[in-house]
Amino acid sequence: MRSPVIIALDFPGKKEVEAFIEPFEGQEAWVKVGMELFYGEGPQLVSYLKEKRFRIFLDLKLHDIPTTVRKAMERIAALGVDMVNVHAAGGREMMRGAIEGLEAVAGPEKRPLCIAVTQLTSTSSQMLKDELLIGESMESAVSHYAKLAKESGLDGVVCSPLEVPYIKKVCGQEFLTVTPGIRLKDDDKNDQKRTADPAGAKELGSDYIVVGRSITGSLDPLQTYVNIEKEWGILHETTNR
Ligand SMILES: O=c1ccn([C@@H]2O[C@H](COP(=O)(O)O)[C@@H](O)[C@H]2O)c(=O)[nH]1
Repeated sequence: MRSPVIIALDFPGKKEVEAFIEPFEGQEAWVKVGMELFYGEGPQLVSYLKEKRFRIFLDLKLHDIPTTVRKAMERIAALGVDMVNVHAAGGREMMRGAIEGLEAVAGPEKRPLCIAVTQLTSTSSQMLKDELLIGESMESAVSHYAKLAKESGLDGVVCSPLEVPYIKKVCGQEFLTVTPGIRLKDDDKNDQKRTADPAGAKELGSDYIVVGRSITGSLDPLQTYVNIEKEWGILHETTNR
């Protein structure tokens, strides 16, 4: 079974990435390249990780007018990453534009998975109401965005593990749920509001879990990664090809 763990490489530059990924090399593990790393290092960093055979989620959360997103996705598709994302709040036309851009360059069969952020896991129910002026419950708002993403042709969503059961009910079991906000039992939540531990996320039905600081900040990142896989009941696989 493939690992459901996506390691968030939230580092300032390549030097830190090189040191961190060394024990993970040869395992075709999933890694996530976010804004900090991509804006600092650019597309070369993606090429470097591809050479090392990592599977790459490029987490740039595009949110702009449909034409701009479509054209940006054409450039992103050329990088050969495995998963990309947009904000569902950009709406149907923007999400369709994202798929069009990816397919124009990579083709419908080979394009990366494209998922939409529903509500950031750093957003609490209180913030939803008081700051974003969304009068729905978190479950209802997230389910709505998930449905919109599905109707727009996307493959899944980014959400908290807590909302996975609602999303699967509305969008079906095959619709992917990629869930950050993962914390181990004694970890600090930091800025995350809607969290679960790895076993809890599995129980709730997450397809992938995104784990950053709980792995990158641990004393033995590879062992922490293996322990999380164990919590999912899967044996750590080393391909070393
Ligand atoms: O709703 C979202 C969307 C993306 N993220 C990203 O996931 C990681 C989480 O890092 P932790 O250190 O495990 O908190 C980070 O790169 C975020 O940009 C998210 O947390 N929530």
